[in-house]
Amino acid sequence: MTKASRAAVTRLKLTGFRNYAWLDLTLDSRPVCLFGPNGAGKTNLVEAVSFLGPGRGLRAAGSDAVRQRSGEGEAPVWAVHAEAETVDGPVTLATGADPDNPARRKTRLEGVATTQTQLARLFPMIWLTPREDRLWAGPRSDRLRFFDRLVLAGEPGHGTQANAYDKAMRERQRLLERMDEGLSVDLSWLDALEAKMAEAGTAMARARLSALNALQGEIDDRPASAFPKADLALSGYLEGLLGEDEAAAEARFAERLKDTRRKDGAAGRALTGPHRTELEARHREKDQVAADCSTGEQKALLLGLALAHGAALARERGAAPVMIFDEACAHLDSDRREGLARAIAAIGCQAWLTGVEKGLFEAFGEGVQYVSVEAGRAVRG
Ligand SMILES: Nc1ncnc2c1ncn2[C@@H]1O[C@H](COP(=O)(O)OP(=O)(O)OP(=O)(O)O)[C@@H](O)[C@H]1O
Repeated sequence: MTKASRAAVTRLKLTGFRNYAWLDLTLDSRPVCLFGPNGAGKTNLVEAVSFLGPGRGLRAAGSDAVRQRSGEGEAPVWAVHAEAETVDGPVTLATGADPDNPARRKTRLEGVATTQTQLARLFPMIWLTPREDRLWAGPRSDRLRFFDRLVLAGEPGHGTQANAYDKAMRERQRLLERMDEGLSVDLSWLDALEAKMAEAGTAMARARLSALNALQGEIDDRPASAFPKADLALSGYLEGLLGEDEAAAEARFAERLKDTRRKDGAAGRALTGPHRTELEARHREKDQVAADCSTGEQKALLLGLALAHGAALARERGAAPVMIFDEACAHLDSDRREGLARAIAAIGCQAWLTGVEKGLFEAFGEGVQYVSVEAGRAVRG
């Protein structure tokens, strides 16, 4: 098998997905520019692509939400099927409603059930959508979720650690609430859950810090471009402890969890831990926190960050991630549109871009493939 230098979709088939009754699109591994009127189905199409990577896709939608609803009722099943190039060579990926439980999604690699970690390794993905426009000024948890997705694209095990941490945290909280109500709980089980949180949490913090260092290094080394440079920092209890010995940090976190049982039980949530970490960003040239920058500057910072991460991953992993930029071009001036086209070409990734008019992608020239989208139909052109 020939190893691909980029993860790419070479054929995409949809059945009963959002406003697509059926679609069969053959592509090559170059960037894909989707154009068509509002409501045509461009975002739905890139959402289908995002379902091929790890996680819940770019709208975090459940299986029921994406099943096609039409005048004639609901399609009984939905599916996204792809032929793809990956670091392991060509593969088939398929995801869709589990026939035994349509509210759940099932993903298969070469026809066999696969794991999130495997998907993250084979099909790393970065996306930016209009939902991220207010990321810097919005809730802390959205920034952390965004950053964790970046980490996952470079460290496939990050999602598994995060899930293990969340599961142990939820279970611990249940026990703490029982304690708070004066009910008896198994204290050795509580110790074990806190040990799991400390172990998974430390691994999460380590993965985040190493991703942050790689990303900041890439940003620092990049020549000046149309996108401003960001100075990034992670501020969190465990990330702060990791300057020390890792085992010591894990033990201290476990100790801290034990000490804060009563407080956490009363608060209804764990008050300390990697779920509370903050991603901080400053606009370097303006020496200003990202949240205080203009809307356009905030978006440009985010694009610069995504592009730097894509470039770092392509180099480190030997294959560029799939990069989705939903409605990015419409809000960029022509310099930045050219800068985006140049950066995507330099990363060598299969980027997916959407816009209402083909003209928005002029800067991309001949190096991309065009797909026209209209009323749930998409054709090359
Ligand atoms: N489950 C579903 N079944 C059928 N149609 C759906 C479903 N979910 C969304 N749609 C339809 O898909 C259309 C929206 O498509 P999409 O969000 O991809 O638009 P778009 O091409 O990105 O447009 P815009 O430029 O406005 O963002 C809407 O008409 C919406 O009603």
